[in-house]
Amino acid sequence: MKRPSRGGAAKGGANGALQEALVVGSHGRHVVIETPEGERLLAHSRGKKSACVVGDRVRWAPAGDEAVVEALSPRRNLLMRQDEWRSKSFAANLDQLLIMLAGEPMFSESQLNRALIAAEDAGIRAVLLLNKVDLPTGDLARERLAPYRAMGLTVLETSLKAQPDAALALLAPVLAGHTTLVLGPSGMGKSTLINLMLPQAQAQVGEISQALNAGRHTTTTTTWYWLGDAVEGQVRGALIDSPGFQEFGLMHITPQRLPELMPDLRAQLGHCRFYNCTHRHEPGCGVREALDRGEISPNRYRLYEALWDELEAGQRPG
Ligand SMILES: Nc1nc2c(ncn2[C@@H]2O[C@H](COP(=O)(O)OP(=O)(O)OP(=O)(O)O)[C@@H](O)[C@H]2O)c(=O)[nH]1
Ligand SMILES: [Zn+2]
Repeated sequence: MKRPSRGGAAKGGANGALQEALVVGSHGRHVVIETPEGERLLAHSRGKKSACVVGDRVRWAPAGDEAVVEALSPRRNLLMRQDEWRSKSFAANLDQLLIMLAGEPMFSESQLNRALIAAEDAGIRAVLLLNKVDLPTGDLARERLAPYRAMGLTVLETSLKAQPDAALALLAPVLAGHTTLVLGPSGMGKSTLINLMLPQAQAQVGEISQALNAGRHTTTTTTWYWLGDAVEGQVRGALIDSPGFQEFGLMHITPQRLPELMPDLRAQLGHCRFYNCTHRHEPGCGVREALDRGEISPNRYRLYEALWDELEAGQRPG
């Protein structure tokens, strides 16, 4: 971790121009930025408006011992979650989301659904990774994922621990050249994945978390890892490791939008008697008819109902 040098300031500073950088680590208002030369600096943003997240492109200026983020480039997308109290951003400018699942401990379909809805809302493609298929519980997990396959989602299968070479061969082309946010509840194998894909991960993360957590008793940071080496003329892939999958609030989404964000429900829209059908109890509902025909899985429909109630309650004043 370097401090902003006078030389660095002079490079862009002669005519007052700001320098560019990528946000590679964040904790609250503190971020670690990386310059195009690969230099990493501790920085803070100038207040709420310029609050930045991992994956953001920023322009900055030196300020004493630290760097100050002065401007934020427009974002291609932003993955966020929001509970009753506040919203939190995972990361920005993503190519895809990799959601880690396993049969042991059994993944939560509600959590999976929430992550998928947030990704859909943000316009980010999601890929599912079912890990630990070497365990007998893998079969049950695979069955539970059938509706998701039917929705057109890619479900990759690995045994990161038992067959790391096969996992590496499967995942390397999926991740190469892309910025991928890895989400996974505890125990699904996220650390195993990061260590497999990034043998040098500890070195990359060391200085980021050190800088951000110095004096703070926390490890809740989002971290950017470069995949492989930089090659001239090629887009370099990256993995972003982010905590916070556990409490995935969707309060930023209105219940009326849910059917559009759930592809299996979306496929049935346009056949309801009422234009403002909630697909809950109205007669002549195309979604519920599809449910009766077995074209929407009962589990998925239950998730929809539960989420509707939750989001509607969140909207009520008081
Ligand atoms: N059987 C089996 N076990 C695995 C596999 N991948 C990971 N594990 C084990 O599952 C446990 C959890 O793996 P981690 O990589 O630590 O999972 P994590 O998602 O990072 O979990 P946290 O550290 O709690 O966030 C460890 O004991 C791993 O050894 C696999 O493919 N098969
Ligand atoms: Zn309906």
